[in-house]
Amino acid sequence: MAATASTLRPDTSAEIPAGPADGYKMIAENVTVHYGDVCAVSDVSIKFHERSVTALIGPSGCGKTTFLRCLNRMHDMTGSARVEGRVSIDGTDLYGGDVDPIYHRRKVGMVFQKPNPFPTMSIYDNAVAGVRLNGVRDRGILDEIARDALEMAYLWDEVKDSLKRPAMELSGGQQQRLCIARALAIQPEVLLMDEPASALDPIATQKIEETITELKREYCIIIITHNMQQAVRCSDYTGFMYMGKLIEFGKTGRVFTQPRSELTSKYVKGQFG
Ligand SMILES: Nc1ncnc2c1ncn2[C@@H]1O[C@H](COP(=O)(O)OP(=O)(O)OP(=O)(O)O)[C@@H](O)[C@H]1O
Repeated sequence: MAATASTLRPDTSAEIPAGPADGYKMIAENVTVHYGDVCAVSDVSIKFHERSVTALIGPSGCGKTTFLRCLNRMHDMTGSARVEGRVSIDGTDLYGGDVDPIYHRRKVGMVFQKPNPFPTMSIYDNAVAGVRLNGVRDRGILDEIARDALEMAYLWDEVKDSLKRPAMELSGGQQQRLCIARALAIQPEVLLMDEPASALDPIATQKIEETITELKREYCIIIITHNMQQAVRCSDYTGFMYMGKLIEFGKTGRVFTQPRSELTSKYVKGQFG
């Protein structure tokens, strides 16, 4: 579906509840991933709520990124991983035989650890890159989409007078918000974020966290973070992974204050990781 500007901006006049919402947007069931003989993710099942932020935490190498990449079929593109299980979005199996992976990948935007704007493009061209790829050519529509996406990523005020500037001239934090705008411009329904603030300074990190908090009014967001305070500040639900397994999942406040597993308790207290 081609993007149009009119539906991009959240309708703040509507009664959109902030926080955990009214159902599940995405469901992962018994997801297992192998790289060759190595099992990187083992039998992970999580239900992701609409209009909420879910944090995935766990020590390095526990399988967080591998699992996240299953949620938009990104492993298809590298071919190095074997994925089993079921991932559905609005009830449609992402891995179903009759599903167009490109169409569904558009529903699931991704923001990576390091800001990765297209290096030869301007700020404007980065913001609308995905929309152009989807066939939108009308300048008026592109302008509107660029503005909406940049506003939603809380970058508009800083760049509105210099949209033709090279994206690489932005600061790291601004580049990351541009990448968020680029992901939002194609109107995803789920936003995956793999340590989106790990390369940023505290002020830029704060802006990203504020952006995430605003975006959850409209999106299902799944974020990987090594920063426990960030998980507490930003997320409604937390899943703790260890050695490829989901050890614990629940409301963030509960997972951090009354963890059910000894492993979770030790991890969130910083006793290993
Ligand atoms: N392309 C790959 N080929 C082979 N093994 C891989 C590949 N990618 C990841 N792995 C292995 O899978 C396991 C899980 O890695 P993954 O990157 O998912 O962990 P992670 O929890 O995201 O780690 P980090 O927090 O350090 O980013 C690790 O043992 C890793 O070495």
